Amino acid sequence: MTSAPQFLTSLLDRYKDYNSQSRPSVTLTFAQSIDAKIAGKGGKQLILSGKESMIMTHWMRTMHDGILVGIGTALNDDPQLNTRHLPPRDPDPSSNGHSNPYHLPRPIILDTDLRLSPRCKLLKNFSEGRGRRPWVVCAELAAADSRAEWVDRRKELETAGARVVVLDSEAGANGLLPIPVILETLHKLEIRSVMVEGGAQVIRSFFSQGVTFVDTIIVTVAPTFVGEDGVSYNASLNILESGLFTPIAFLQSSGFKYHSREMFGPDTVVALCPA
Ligand SMILES: NC(=O)C1=CN([C@@H]2O[C@H](COP(=O)(O)OP(=O)(O)OC[C@H]3O[C@@H](n4cnc5c(N)ncnc54)[C@H](O)[C@@H]3O)[C@@H](O)[C@H]2O)C=CC1
Ligand SMILES: Nc1nc(O)c(N)c(N[C@@H]2O[C@H](COP(=O)(O)O)[C@@H](O)[C@H]2O)n1
Repeated sequence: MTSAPQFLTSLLDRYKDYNSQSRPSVTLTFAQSIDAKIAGKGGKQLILSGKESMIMTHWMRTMHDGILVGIGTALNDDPQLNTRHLPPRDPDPSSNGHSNPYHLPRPIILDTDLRLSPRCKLLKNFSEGRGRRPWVVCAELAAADSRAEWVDRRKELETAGARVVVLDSEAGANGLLPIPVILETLHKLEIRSVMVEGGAQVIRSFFSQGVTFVDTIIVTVAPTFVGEDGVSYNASLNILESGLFTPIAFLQSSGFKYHSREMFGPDTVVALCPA
């Protein structure tokens, strides 16, 4: 495959018509088992996607300005969020035979309390010229007793290469940053499309907003069972007999309708759009 699959272009090309929105276009995407688990016991990272659907996901990455994950995922998985599974591109004739890199999305981490490690792969890749500068999104910390520590952590992250984006809003009592403010802020920073890759809490947050802040859902369903100990993005899905169709029905009941599906190797990739 030397260009993005038609399955993706037919879904995401419509974002070009959304220029009048005051928020980026949002694709919520993740990989799950048949029993709707996105990670193993205790949050153990699982490679659920097979080779073909993983390549599809990396094509999807090239089609967005930003790629957003929660700090839970950043700490647990230490992701790279790049396009390394794609085939090398033909050299650009005007570049003296040098390779023609794919568009890399901007890594964006929702990190209320600035817990990201300055030694994470995202910052390492950036400092070695192999990745874009990560943005760490947080809220201004109000409590005076922990402020000095927060300022130190901010300095440490900035020294390591991160851009710390402080929202003009406080985190909720649950420690979560408000999705509307996050999206509005990213839009002001010229992010016109964002791929939200998880994890569980971030997926739940975006779902809880219904169709207001999500334009497309793309779920890779791998033909495997993880079991009840696994991490689910919705607790009510912890019913093994629910099989493949209950998660999709759940998504439909939250305001989305089935759009299309395609097999990538052994995995079924299902797309939903607002009803
Ligand atoms: N199969 C898949 O496609 C994926 C699986 N994962 C898995 O998900 C697990 C991590 O998930 P979680 O622990 O739930 O962490 P998470 O990645 O959802 O991050 C949650 C944290 O982000 C911060 N945050 C700030 N604002 C937020 C908001 N509005 N909404 C949600 N979070 C906000 C909070 O500190 C919160 O505790 C890992 O086991 C990882 O392997 C993660 C991504 C994709
Ligand atoms: N598409 C997909 N399939 C899986 O099986 C996964 N576990 C994930 N996880 C997401 O991808 C991140 C890892 O990215 P890198 O390989 O390091 O570039 C991980 O943190 C999750 O966000 N995705």
